[in-house]
Parts: sequence; C-alpha cells; structure tokens
Amino acid sequence: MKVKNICCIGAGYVGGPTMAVIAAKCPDIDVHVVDLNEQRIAAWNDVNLDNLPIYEPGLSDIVAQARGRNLIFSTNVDQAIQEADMIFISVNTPTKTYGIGKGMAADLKYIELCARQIARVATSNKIIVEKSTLPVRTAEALKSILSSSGNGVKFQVLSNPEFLAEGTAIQDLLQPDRVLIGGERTLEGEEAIQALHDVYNNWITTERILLTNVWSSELSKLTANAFLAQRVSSINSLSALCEATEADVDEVARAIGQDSRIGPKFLKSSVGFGGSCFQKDILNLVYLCQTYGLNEVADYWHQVIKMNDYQKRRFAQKIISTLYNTVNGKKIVLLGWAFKKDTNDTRESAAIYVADYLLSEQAEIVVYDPKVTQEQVYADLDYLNTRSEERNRSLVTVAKNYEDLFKDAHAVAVMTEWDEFKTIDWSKVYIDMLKPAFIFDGRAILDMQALEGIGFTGFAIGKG
Ligand SMILES: NC(=O)C1=CN([C@@H]2O[C@H](COP(=O)(O)OP(=O)(O)OC[C@H]3O[C@@H](n4cnc5c(N)ncnc54)[C@H](O)[C@@H]3O)[C@@H](O)[C@H]2O)C=CC1
Ligand SMILES: O=C(O)[C@H]1O[C@H](OP(=O)(O)OP(=O)(O)OC[C@H]2O[C@@H](n3ccc(=O)[nH]c3=O)[C@H](O)[C@@H]2O)[C@H](O)[C@@H](O)[C@@H]1O
Repeated sequence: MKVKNICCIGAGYVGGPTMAVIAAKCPDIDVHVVDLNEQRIAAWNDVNLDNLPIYEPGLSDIVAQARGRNLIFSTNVDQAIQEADMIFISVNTPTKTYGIGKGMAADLKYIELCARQIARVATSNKIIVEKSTLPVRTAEALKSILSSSGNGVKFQVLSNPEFLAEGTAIQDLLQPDRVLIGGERTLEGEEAIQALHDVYNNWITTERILLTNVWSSELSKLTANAFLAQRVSSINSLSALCEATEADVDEVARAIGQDSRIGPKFLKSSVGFGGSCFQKDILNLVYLCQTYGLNEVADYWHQVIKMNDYQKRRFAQKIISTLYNTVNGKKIVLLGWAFKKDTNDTRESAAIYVADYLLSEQAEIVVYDPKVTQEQVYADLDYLNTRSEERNRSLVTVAKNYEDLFKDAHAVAVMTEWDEFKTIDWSKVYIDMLKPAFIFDGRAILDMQALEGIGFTGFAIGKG
C-alpha cells in the first residue's frame, strides 16, 4: 500500500516539525496537521514565518518549502481524519494530576479522545500511528476503542516514537540515528509497517529504519529517555563527590567518555536536567513497573529523579550556605531560565526550582534569559503554588537586558548554558556588585580561574 494522505492530530513541538519534514521530503503525499488549539494553528499559518508557534533552527525554511503545496494546518479534525489513509497521533501525554497514579502515570485522556473521534468519523480503513510517548501496551487500548465502532472499518495500530531533542529538532528529523516502527507481526500488520517504512524511506536509508513489535517499540521510547536521563544523574551524582574531593567532574567525564563502551555524549554535569519529557517519562516507567509488581526495578529508575531533585536542592543550598547561611533580602541574579540553551521552553527547568528554594529563604531574585518572557517566569513560579502570585511578583524581577542587572547584587548564578554568558564583561560586573562578590556556575561554562583573578569568590558545579 502506498500512503497518499496523512493526518496528524496535534500540532505541537513534535507534530509540527515532524509533519513539516515529512511533507518537505514526500511532495506526493498530502499532509494535514490538525489541532483543537485555534491560536496555535493560526500561528502555523502565519505568513510571517517568525511567528510560527515554536522556535527551532531550520524549521521556518522547511515550512516555507511545503506549506500551501502539500502541507496544511487546520482545526478541521473530522475532515482530516476522513481523508487520511494514515493518522499520526501526536497529542500531549502529561503526568496525571488527579486520581489513581496521580503524579506518576501518564494521563492518556487526550489519546483516548483521539481514538474515539477516529472511530466515530472514519469511513475507510486506516493505519493509526502512535507518535506520542506512551506506556507500553497502550496500543491494545487504542485497538479496543477503534474496533468498537461496529461499522466494518479496519485499523492497524503502529508505534513510531519520536526521538528528536528540542533545539536540534530539524537536524534530528532529517538525519535521525534511527526511526523505530513497531507493528503486529501479522500479514496486515506487516503491510502497515511497510507502508510507514516507505514514507520514511524517501529520505532515510532502510538500515536506519528499525522494525519490531508494538510492545518493544513503545517500551524503547521510555527506555531511551530513562537511559539518557540516567547518564545525567550519574554524572551529577559524581559532581557532588568531585566537589568534596577536589576532583574535576569535566576531567572525569573526559576520561571515562574516551572509553568507546561509555562514549563522550550526555556527560555534562549540570544543576539538573529539565524539559517536558525526562521526568514525565521516567515517572511513567516507574509507575508501570510498580503496576507489574516490579518494585525493585521501579526503585532503581526512581533514583534517577531523586538524584535530579537532590542536585537542584544541593545547588540552592550551596548558594545559601556560602552567603553566610542567609539570603534574606539579598539580590541574586539568575542567568538563564530555559531548560537548555537555544530554546525558549522552560518546562521543568532547574532554574524554576532553584529560584523557588531561594525565594522560600526570602531572597530577591532577578532573572535574565535571552529568550524567555517575564510572563513565562511568573507563570512557572505561580504553577508551583509555594506562595501567592503577589509575593512572587514582589520578590522576583525579570530583566530584559544587562542594563543595571548586576548593580548591588550579592551573587550571580548561571542556570542555563547560553553561549552569550561566556562573553559577559565580568570585570565590569564585579565593579557593579556588592563585595564579596559571589558567582555560582550551575553549568560549569565560565573560566573560574579568570573570575577569581578579578576578585570573585566562585563555585562551579563538580569542581573541587
Ligand atoms: N517535546 C518534545 O521534544 C518531544 C515530545 N515527545 C512526545 O510527543 C508527544 C507530544 O509532545 P509535544 O508535541 O511536546 O506536546 P504539545 O503540548 O506541544 O502538543 C500537543 C498538541 O496536541 C493538541 N491536542 C491535544 N488533544 C487533542 C485532540 N483531541 N485533538 C486535536 N489536538 C489535540 C494540543 O492542543 C497541543 O497543541 C508527547 O507524548 C511527548 O511525550 C516525544 C519526543 C520529543
Ligand atoms: O522525549 C523527548 O522529549 C526528548 O527528550 C530529550 O530531549 P530534550 O529534553 O529536548 O533535550 P536534551 O538535550 O535531552 O536535554 C534534556 C536536559 O538534560 C540536560 N543535560 C543534557 C545533557 C547533559 O550532558 N547534561 C545535562 O544536564 C539539559 O540541559 C536539559 O535540561 C531527548 O534527548 C530526546 O531524544 C527525546 O526525544
């Protein structure tokens, strides 16, 4: 079967870029991306490509290439479902905030709503592709809902998890390490797998397209994120030991990373990992293990999150103890609020939690991030519900630029590894600050020796 018409439900960080790349690489396939969020769809359709709803290097070029030719963004979900022979489900799967599994399990209500809508609207056979990150065996529930419509329409459910990282999404989609497709190993299942394989094969070689069964594919996505986050927590756990023993965590990472069995990537110690998925997906994995009675396995993976929480707390405590055990009324400048550089995404960013600890000690925080808005900073703090919205606004200021940023500050802390922080004129900053002037580098990106030469009292994560 040759796919002619694709529908993607969910025009977010994954659905938008993924479909834009498919449309650009497969000009003979019509790609229809739909979402309930009218504002988001309007932004995808904006003539000014600077107004696309998400920022990713290279995205606007890809959208410009395909939009209006074979790439359509709309809110007409029913029509897109009816016309498609393949439907990607790319909706959000956040951690549940209520009921059984609260705070741990993935909330699958959006996925289920999609399945019910497809079952209600479809009048011809379709291949359903799980693009969202889902607990293992979700395809079973999807199949059960889809097959209950009773109108004779047949569905094949495939798992095709996405491995892109924010900030490098387009590069990751154009040249992925691998594409993973899981399907039923029946005749119809194999046909569906082949159809999706052929879509990707327009630009990705067969060797990089891995075929497997549905359950292995679903579980591989959670596993990949768990392994990546585990590496960060592993190196972060050792950053604490390095600080206690005068070892240097970057030197340790370099030494172990040269071992080809370990490899050099994802070994940069930090103030803690953030982003919308690592924590959510590991909690989901932990919950799954608990559900199957595998408590030791659950505890093992839960430790990755606990270590991350410890790292954020440890950094905040380091600031407090260094500032003579009180930050009450002291001005502390946080450089960076996004969860990593080159994105304006702040979901689960370590900066939010470090700020929250310091605010509970009644510090006065000034935040500067080149891409994050003031409204976003306040929204992130209000979401934690630690103190009133008024109190957050009275204790936190968001600076738009460097003007007077460091004036009379007691301390500066680097939270995000933005390149521009490396080229700040630190001698000038030193003059502006109160003395002793403290600097805390949560990403270990600054030249601490040079800073101490200027007169700063410095601390960098993982440096003894
Ligand atoms: N953000 C990332 O970098 C990555 C995310 N993922 C996974 O991909 C999935 C989607 O993530 P994001 O794109 O970040 O989420 P997102 O929140 O940016 O986008 C999801 C979109 O789905 C829409 N939606 C929800 N229910 C709908 C419905 N019934 N009909 C139509 N539209 C509906 C929402 O309005 C929203 O615009 C999640 O499962 C996530 O874990 C996987 C790899 C990378
Ligand atoms: O499922 C997802 O959502 C995605 O999650 C991550 O991508 P992302 O969260 O966008 O960004 P990463 O580059 O993985 O960084 C995550 C966090 O770890 C931190 N990190 C990363 C690497 C490192 O060495 N040290 C470190 O502290 C980053 O600063 C950031 O806060 C994965 O890398 C993607 O493969 C996956 O598809």
